[in-house]
Amino acid sequence: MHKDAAIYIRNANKSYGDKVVLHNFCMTLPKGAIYGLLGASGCGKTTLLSCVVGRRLFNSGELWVLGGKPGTKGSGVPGPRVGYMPQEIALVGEFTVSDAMFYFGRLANMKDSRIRSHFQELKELLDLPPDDRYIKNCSGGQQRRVSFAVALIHKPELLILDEPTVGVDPVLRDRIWKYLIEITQKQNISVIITTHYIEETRQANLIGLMRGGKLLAEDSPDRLLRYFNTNNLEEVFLILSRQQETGNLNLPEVQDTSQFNSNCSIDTIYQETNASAEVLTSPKKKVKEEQISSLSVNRHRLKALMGKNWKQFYRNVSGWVFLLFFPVLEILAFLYAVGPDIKDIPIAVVNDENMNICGNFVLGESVMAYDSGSCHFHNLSCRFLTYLDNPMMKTTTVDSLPEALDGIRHGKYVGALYFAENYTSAAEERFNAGTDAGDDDLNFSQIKTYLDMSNRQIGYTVKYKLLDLYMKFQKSIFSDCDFLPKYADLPINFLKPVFGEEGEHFTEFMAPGILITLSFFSGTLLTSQIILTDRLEGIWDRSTVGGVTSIEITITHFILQFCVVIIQNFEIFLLAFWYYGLTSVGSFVILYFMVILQGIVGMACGFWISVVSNNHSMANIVATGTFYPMILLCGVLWPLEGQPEFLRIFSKCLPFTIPTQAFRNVFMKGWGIDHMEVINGVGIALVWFILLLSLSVYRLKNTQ
Ligand SMILES: Nc1ncnc2c1ncn2[C@@H]1O[C@H](COP(=O)(O)OP(=O)(O)OP(=O)(O)O)[C@@H](O)[C@H]1O
Repeated sequence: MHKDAAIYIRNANKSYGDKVVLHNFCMTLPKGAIYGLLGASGCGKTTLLSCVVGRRLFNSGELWVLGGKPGTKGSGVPGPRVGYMPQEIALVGEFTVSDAMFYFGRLANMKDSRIRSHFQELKELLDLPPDDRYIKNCSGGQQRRVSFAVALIHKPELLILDEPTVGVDPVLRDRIWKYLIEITQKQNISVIITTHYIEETRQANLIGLMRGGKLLAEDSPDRLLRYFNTNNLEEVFLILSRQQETGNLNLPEVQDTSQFNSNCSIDTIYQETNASAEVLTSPKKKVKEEQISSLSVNRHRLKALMGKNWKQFYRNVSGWVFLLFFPVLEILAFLYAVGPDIKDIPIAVVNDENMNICGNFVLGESVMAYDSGSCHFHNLSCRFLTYLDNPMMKTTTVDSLPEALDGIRHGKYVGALYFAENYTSAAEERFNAGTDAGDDDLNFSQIKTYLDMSNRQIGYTVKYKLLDLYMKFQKSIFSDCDFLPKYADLPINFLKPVFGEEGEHFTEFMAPGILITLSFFSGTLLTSQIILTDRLEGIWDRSTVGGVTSIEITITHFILQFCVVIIQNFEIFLLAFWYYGLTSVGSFVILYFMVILQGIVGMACGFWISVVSNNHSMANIVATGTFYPMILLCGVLWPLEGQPEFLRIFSKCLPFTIPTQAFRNVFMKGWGIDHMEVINGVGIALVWFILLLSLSVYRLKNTQ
């Protein structure tokens, strides 16, 4: 029996977590018949249909579709034997009407000429919009008709229609029903249709009335009407629902084995299909069918998918403009905002030694060394202040120290320098007397400096700069006094660095982290958005019912996105190295390879995000929630050496911590791909790629 039926279900159960949706569910759709499945919203119709087409699995129970078990090799389900129109439109908005037909026709391996002729038939029947009209520009009703036509384009043996007539004009609805009757009678096509319009199912050969995950009755509309002595199917449903509530279902007698008592229990199945019930109830004896591998790849499906992805991409102009300009904006923002010398830091100067004439101070005129071997100066404070005349600092003379400090407190100044009234004489004494200098001289010869260290970067930059300037100032004094200027140096000498350059900009330090994370993030963003859109709009599901495997979807998405990652990183490299002039001592080929690899890991991360997220907001939260901590921990913002030991180990395992270090080592030290640290960087990226991809595939398999 089950081999002869188009759909044969016995004692099926399906739950989502604790929520039971289908309970001991049974139904039979004979070949060449129309089956109207009726039930209130939420009773489990869509769930049932998604199990029938192999998108979901029953938790237990028996299911035969077109004589085979969905998902097994040779069953043809999912695949071209089935035409599926889901409840949502499930069409690519960037497709034209004609693209939609060709895409699904090609998935079913039809020749273009055959697709064209079927399309012509359907156009007339369904009054479809013009061929070149974009789906996104069609009205809701037009989109439903196109969606219906797509399900029919390859003339499947079994047509599964989830509410196809919603929002459709009554005349057209009538035409659709007539067409369904014609194809079932003439071409032996079987149809299962769910609808909210109960009365329209009078034209079906069988109807199934569903409530609370159970089938209340399954019979021909005429027999049910006669039995309940009414001419209204709504009323039949009402009576049966009331009877179900009281636990007292009273149904017409079963005519033959294909029409069974809707109180389908394990006993009735035993009588009817003994062998299969045994298989069902004793899992040990379960026959192992060869499942369709989710890894199988087919050339014509790959071609159709590539075409779809490409059209989806290039017709979404704002999308690709954003994708191409986003990295440009990001890298320019980085290059011009992170690392260049800090300028115009406001510094208050309180000079009790010489408040008035410093403004006109000219080096040489006011400095008098009165005999050789000994030094005597005027206005040394003014002489020091000439050193502050550089782009980093903008000095303002202030009358008193309290006023300067008040200015710092109110954010007017970042620092204040104070010279005592007898600064020069104290400084002279300090230089001349050396270790014999008294406390007062030591004290008054100090330039008292007050800094706002709340901005650590600026505070330390000013501090470092002042020390540097003071050394220069002191050297010049020593030189004037015929002392060896070297005496002014600290007795520690920083020679030419082994790697990098003295005074290397912060940009060079940050660049590896920025390039690596940018590539990762672009990959994540692109993949998660595109795949999630496909999933949420039902295109993924619908393509899968057409026989497309997960690996085919993954491969085709990755090919296109890989090209985008290549272009994005090319732009970034061009801007950073050619336009801005960052210089690398290592190989560009290795650097480029590393950022591309990071982009691929980002794509895998985007894939994972798209399969764990139920909507775009959740995807954004997951992306930000994972990306932000990774940035904080990867050593781009602050060296890993500052982290506690346990955290450092964790941070090193993240996707772009070691790769960033490896990139920096190639960039600044010129290490090659054979260096262990560079190998580690590549290795970690590969491990993450495999891990994220496996998690995504595992998740996909386990959400059925
Ligand atoms: N992925 C899911 N996870 C958890 N619960 C789900 C999921 N899909 C559906 N459900 C729940 O299962 C029940 C049946 O849903 P289903 O979509 O199959 O109903 P339906 O009869 O098709 O409803 P409608 O006519 O409104 O489409 C609903 O309560 C729904 O909230």
